[in-house]
Amino acid sequence: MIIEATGLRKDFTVRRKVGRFRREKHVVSAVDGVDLAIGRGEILGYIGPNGAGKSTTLKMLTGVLTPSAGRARVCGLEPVAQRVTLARRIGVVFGQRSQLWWDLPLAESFSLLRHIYKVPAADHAARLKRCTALLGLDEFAQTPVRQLSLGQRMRGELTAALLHGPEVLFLDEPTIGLDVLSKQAVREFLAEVHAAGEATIVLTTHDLADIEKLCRRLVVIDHGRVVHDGSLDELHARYGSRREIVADLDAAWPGLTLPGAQVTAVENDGRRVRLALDGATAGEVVAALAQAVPLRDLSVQEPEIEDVIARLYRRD
Ligand SMILES: Nc1ncnc2c1ncn2[C@@H]1O[C@H](COP(=O)(O)OP(=O)(O)OP(=O)(O)O)[C@@H](O)[C@H]1O
Repeated sequence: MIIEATGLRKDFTVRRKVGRFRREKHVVSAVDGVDLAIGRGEILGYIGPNGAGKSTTLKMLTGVLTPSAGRARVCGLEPVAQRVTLARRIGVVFGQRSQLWWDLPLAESFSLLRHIYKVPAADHAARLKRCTALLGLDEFAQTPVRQLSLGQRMRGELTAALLHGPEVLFLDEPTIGLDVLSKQAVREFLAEVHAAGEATIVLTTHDLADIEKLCRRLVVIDHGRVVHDGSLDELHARYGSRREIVADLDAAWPGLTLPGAQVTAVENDGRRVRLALDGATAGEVVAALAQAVPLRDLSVQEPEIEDVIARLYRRD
């Protein structure tokens, strides 16, 4: 495992105003006993509602915050104690903090990073060439960072995080606030980095398209605890979101019961029926339907990921 955490916790002590003059100490358990085991080459979405503890977890895994309890290992290292060694083996993009020099052209930030990380010139050039091609950096490589748009800056940040050839990439909301094209460019880039097996990728996101297009595995956290760890399909199965068959009929629906499917709606004066798959395959249900009623048209509708995530966050 390239990332391991057991019983990881982070408590913050905050002072809250009580009445007009008094302040009371209050403990917030931002991360409340998280276990994680992430293998080399995985691409994982770490998701959850606002304040769930995502950023705090990433900060502990990257050595920025000391855990209150529990243990973490990234690339076999202890993040806080071995932070400097770890920094050479991971890449980090956190929305609020930039690794770029504000007043310098983007290209100069990249050269400075090469010297800081002591990356061999040939390796640096090869990685930069690839990022330039995939992220279209040429257009703004000579522009000072402070003049870049958010989308351009994010492309620069991703490049900066990858130039030293990290084994793990931690990304906190890499697509937040970006325009549609930049989002797409970032997603395609990450998919490519994943497919090439270059780095293990852990990203937090609120963007459902990021989840759908990128995250083979989802760890869902709520109130500092892991509430789901598995694929998106498993999430659909667990939260009861089912594929639906919509059948248009040449005659009124006779009110049958079909094994492994549930009628969820009858519409259009009985000439359209919706059936949620509940154990049977789409093929089995379609075959049974075709035997029972004259069919005009059929479609299979996939459950919406929005519904699943919303239900999960509401803890239905
Ligand atoms: N430095 C801090 N001091 C006090 N409380 C904090 C601190 N950092 C985070 N918290 C609290 O810890 C909890 C988890 O915060 P965290 O930023 O990890 O959540 P998140 O899942 O990343 O949320 P979001 O999706 O809104 O970014 C929140 O209740 C937050 O207010």
